[in-house]
Amino acid sequence: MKPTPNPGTAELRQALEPLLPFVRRAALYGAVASLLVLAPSVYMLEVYDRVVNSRSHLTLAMLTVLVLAIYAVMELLEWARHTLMHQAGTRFEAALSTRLFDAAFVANRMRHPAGSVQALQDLRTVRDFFSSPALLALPELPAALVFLLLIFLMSPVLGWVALLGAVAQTGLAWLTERSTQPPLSAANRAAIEANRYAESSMRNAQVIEAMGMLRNVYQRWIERQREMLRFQAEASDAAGLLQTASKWLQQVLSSALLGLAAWLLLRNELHGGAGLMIVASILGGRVLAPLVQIVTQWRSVVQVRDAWQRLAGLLTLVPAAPVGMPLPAPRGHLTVEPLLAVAPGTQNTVLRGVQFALAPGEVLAVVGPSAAGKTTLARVLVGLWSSMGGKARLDGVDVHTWNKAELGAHIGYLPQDVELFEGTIGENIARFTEAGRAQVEAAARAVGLHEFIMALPQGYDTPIGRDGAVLSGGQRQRVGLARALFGDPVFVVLDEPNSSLDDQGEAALAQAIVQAKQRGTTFVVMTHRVSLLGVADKVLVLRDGTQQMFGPRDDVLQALRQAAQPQQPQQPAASGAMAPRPAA
Ligand SMILES: Nc1ncnc2c1ncn2[C@@H]1O[C@H](COP(=O)(O)OP(=O)(O)OP(=O)(O)O)[C@@H](O)[C@H]1O
Repeated sequence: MKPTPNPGTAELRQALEPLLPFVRRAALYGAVASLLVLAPSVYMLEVYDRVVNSRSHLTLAMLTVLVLAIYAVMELLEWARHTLMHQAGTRFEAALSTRLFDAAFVANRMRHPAGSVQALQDLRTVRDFFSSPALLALPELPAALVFLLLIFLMSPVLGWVALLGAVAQTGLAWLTERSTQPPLSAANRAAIEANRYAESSMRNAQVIEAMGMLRNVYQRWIERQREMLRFQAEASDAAGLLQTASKWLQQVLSSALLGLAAWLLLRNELHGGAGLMIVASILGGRVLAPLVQIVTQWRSVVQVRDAWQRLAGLLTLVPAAPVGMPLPAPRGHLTVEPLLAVAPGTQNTVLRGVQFALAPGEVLAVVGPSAAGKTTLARVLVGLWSSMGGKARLDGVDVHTWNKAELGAHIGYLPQDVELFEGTIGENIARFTEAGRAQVEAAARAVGLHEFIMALPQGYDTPIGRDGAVLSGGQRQRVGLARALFGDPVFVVLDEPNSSLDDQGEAALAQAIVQAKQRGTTFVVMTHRVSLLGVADKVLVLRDGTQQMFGPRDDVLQALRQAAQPQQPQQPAASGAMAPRPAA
């Protein structure tokens, strides 16, 4: 019984199905083109036979025109099958690129190694394989069998020798697979690892430069690189030897068939004359040609197989989200059922039993010492992390499973580490939508950023480079805030939104929250600092991933003060958490 393919493999195969007509046509053209390679041999025989015997110029001219026409057809078929396979590859890429792009993002969020640009690279590897010489050689195999049959018809002795050569060549292909696949796969893995390390080091270039860590980082990278080179050398030594043997065998077979045919001719056992000797030799070479091609290109076969497996693994890890009915826009009613949040890819329970509800327009401040689970809660609330138990629901719908393309416009999120993207300030605030300038300005004004932007020579069209490189930390945070508030979302989660803000920035933020709250926006604000408590309706206290208190702001602050007082002599300034002072 055939084993059931994993869901990822099944999905990849499904994407191949519509391409089968292309592949079938290309295979047909390939098979016909490879049969037509007989044309020069037939031409040669005919010239020897008819032209030389008849001394007819007309026959020579006719045969020459015919063979030239066949050459033209052969080239056309070659071109057509190459184009068809190229189109198939491009369609395969187009069919999967969005799905894989999304899956790579999700895997990255899960901190899974498959969550990298490697997925897109792997997709390109599979795409290019469609029109690679290794795959294009496959349709030539049936023609090789026809050639073998023709050799048998000329003489069984020649046929057996050619068959022996084909078996030996297949053995070489098998040996190539056995001896080069393990080191080539290991080299691919090492290359991916080395690239990933180099990429992450480049992202931290400033730290590396400032603390003179470049030599050490280079050393680590070169170790991975050397490992890759070692495996590559191992594979290439084995492959080189086998490729040489393969080509040698092809030549030997051609000459052996010629010599053998001559010997048979001398014994009057080859009917058809001297011309057939040469034809047998040419056909012998053609029998082995596709196999030689496959052996020579084995490296690309291993590469595509590895890429295919990685893609299947990624698609299995991140199943396609079911396309549900579009949901009505949320109004901002948040309910959090007792959460049990586990860090992706680990058994580490980060949140236990956190449970609360907020009505539209309410502002919740989440406070607690470092590592209490505030950022984790923020991630669960915006649907980035799933929860093993309990759900965060917006208007009753699980945020994690809600289609983000649909929900995203109604949600604002400012992560702790603000990441901006390559583009202009305006584009970053507008979340790269085609929004009008008025909407972008409104968001910038809300966080007090408009004047600063207008003072820049290119205003909203100022390119901010990768990661917002031309902005200060506080400015970056404000752009991130404007992006979170852009489009008047109904639910906004801000993780330490004031960590880089000065007093003026904090005041602008507090005002922005009050204004949005009046429009009915629900806020959850993770904070270490007391300044934002003034705009909070409710406070949630987290510690070690559990909910210590939740309720109206003044009640919680009062309770915190009372809880802190008797312990003050033994435990001053508890673990870096905010001081439980009432806010303005
Ligand atoms: N991706 C992750 N994998 C494993 N554990 C994680 C991950 N992210 C966070 N944690 C763990 O979860 C716990 C809570 O972390 P979290 O970032 O939510 O705390 P926090 O309250 O936001 O802290 P801080 O105020 O310092 O930002 C920590 O013990 C941390 O080690």
